[in-house]
Amino acid sequence: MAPVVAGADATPLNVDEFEAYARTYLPKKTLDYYVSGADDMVTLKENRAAFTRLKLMPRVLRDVRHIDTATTLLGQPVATPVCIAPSAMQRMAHPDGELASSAAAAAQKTCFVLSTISTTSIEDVAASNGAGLRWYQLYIFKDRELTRDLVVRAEKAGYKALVLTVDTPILGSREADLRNGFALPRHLTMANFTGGKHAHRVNEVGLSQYTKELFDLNITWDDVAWLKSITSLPIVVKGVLTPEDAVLACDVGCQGILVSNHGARQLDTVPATIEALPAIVQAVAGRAEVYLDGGVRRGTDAFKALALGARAVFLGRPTLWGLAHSGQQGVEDVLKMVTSELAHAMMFSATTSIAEIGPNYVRHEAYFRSPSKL
Ligand SMILES: Cc1cc2nc3c(=O)[nH]c(=O)nc-3n(C[C@H](O)[C@H](O)[C@H](O)COP(=O)(O)O)c2cc1C
Ligand SMILES: CC(C)CC(=O)C(=O)O
Repeated sequence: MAPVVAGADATPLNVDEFEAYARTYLPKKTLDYYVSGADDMVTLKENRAAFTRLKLMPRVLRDVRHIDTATTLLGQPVATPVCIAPSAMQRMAHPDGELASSAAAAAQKTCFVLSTISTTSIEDVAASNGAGLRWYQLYIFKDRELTRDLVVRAEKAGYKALVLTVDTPILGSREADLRNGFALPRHLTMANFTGGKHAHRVNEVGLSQYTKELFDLNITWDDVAWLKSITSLPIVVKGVLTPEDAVLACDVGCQGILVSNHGARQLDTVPATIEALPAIVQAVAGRAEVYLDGGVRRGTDAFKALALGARAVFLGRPTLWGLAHSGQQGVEDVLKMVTSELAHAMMFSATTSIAEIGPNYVRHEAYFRSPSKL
């Protein structure tokens, strides 16, 4: 019998099949920008492999008729802890870009994080996201007035938190992009900066040069304090990988910590986020909410992150693959798939609410080799 394989027009059944579709469909420069990690992409592989090294430890014989994936993020209700991470320049994946992904998040009652480097403006995304939960991802520019202006716009447009990305003083070295001379295609704009002095530069000089020119190398915890002084929005710090920095983030008053290695696109050979998570959760000790992104492709990955103390997980590339496949519908399908896989993992593990998913439900594979030593 012929093997069953998903062809280009088969409906994807999982995130990997969405990715396979995107790989055949997207122009090479766009695909390379989306898929790449930094340098040798060691961490890119690790983000996936580390999930595989964790084994689930399901309980049985409890009532699993009602599985509830609902939770809250900084006090705001969501139907699922599977959310959308900020990713730049989404109109390269589909003409509707960020409008489609933010509308998909609203339809699935989850959180959408808009990138500063978006191809749709803060205000237009707010309109398409409507009553949905939206957060705004911020890069601090050398030009602090420009930065302040972005914060004010996000506040006015109903974003409920600022996600401050702290792992990007410069752009990581993604070698395919260097080879391709990757830049934002000319028909698209950096929608938050049109008309101003920075308009269109990224089409001309490419991302790496753009970040070199505009991002500030001198960003410290004092700038987080400055940010707090100019906004009443809660601040989530994105890109923390050590317990030491997690504690500093709490000390300066951040309400959320997103454990992230930027999808392995910045410093290569840092640990997988799922391996960095437990020490951070322990150090934070409930002073802030802790979230995770990086390599989440299945509901079982989400379950493992929740078990180890994450309050929610954020998908980066998977929603880009959904977007490339079929716009808003594709993004919704990705969110639904991973959420439904999470609900299955909960049912199989006899955990009916998010709060019940604790550390007893996972064990590192090393345990099974020498249980007595662990
Ligand atoms: C194409 C692409 C663009 C990204 N752009 C941003 C960005 O503008 N700001 C940011 O904080 N993170 C950005 N990220 C990182 C994501 O927010 C997230 O940390 C990462 O993609 C999660 O890993 P995953 O792709 O394995 O799910 C980007 C990631 C990708 C793949
Ligand atoms: C302009 C960039 C910093 C966008 C980004 O975060 C990325 O490409 O990973």
